[in-house]
Amino acid sequence: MNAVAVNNTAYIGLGSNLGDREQYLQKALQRLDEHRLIQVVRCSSIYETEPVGYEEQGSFLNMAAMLRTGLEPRLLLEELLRVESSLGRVRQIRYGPRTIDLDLLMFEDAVMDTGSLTLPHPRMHERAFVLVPLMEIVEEEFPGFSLITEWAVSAQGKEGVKLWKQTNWQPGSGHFAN
Ligand SMILES: Nc1ncnc2c1ncn2[C@@H]1O[C@H](COP(=O)(O)OP(=O)(O)OP(=O)(O)O)[C@@H](O)[C@H]1O
Ligand SMILES: Nc1nc2c(c(=O)[nH]1)N=C(CO)CN2
Repeated sequence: MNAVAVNNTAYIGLGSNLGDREQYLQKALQRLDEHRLIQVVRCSSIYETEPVGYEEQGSFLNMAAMLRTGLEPRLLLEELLRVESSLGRVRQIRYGPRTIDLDLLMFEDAVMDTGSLTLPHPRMHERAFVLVPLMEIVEEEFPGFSLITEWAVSAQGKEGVKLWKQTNWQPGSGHFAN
């Protein structure tokens, strides 16, 4: 059998503020990595962040991950939504509490707005809880690198994002090493 090409780069944002938050982040990455057309290549540290948008809820753990994938953007989003549901995500309050939230931030140099998928993610540029972890892992060669750097500068000084834990993702193993 020919090897499947898994060679587009995408960045995702992960967030959790219900239950065992770290476990939800870890499980989501593991489930994505189990897909034959997705490899989780690199992960940021985990940050504890104050809730933005809807403030009457517990603090989040947020992180970002770099994927290589053979899926096109729409199918990758479907996979993110599938993993969210498999981890008990229920949509109730907009911007409200969730076991796991997976956002597709950027996919190569794709710019699109189809109603069900907008790229780059339309609110990432104003969210320090997205930009701080993303800046840790984005590759300089990535098409969106200079844009992300520009956004991160404008988000500087936004409060409520604290380093919570450094991670040690082992590509191919599906988990963090201790
Ligand atoms: N880049 C994207 N990443 C994730 N979802 C997206 C994207 N663009 C559009 N969507 C759509 O947004 C819908 C709602 O997403 P979700 O419920 O996660 O929103 P939210 O987490 O409450 O708010 P936010 O989108 O601001 O993070 C998804 O079903 C999806 O179709
Ligand atoms: N700190 C923080 N706040 C949020 C988050 C999140 O992941 N972290 N996600 C939201 C909906 O996408 C709304 N508010």
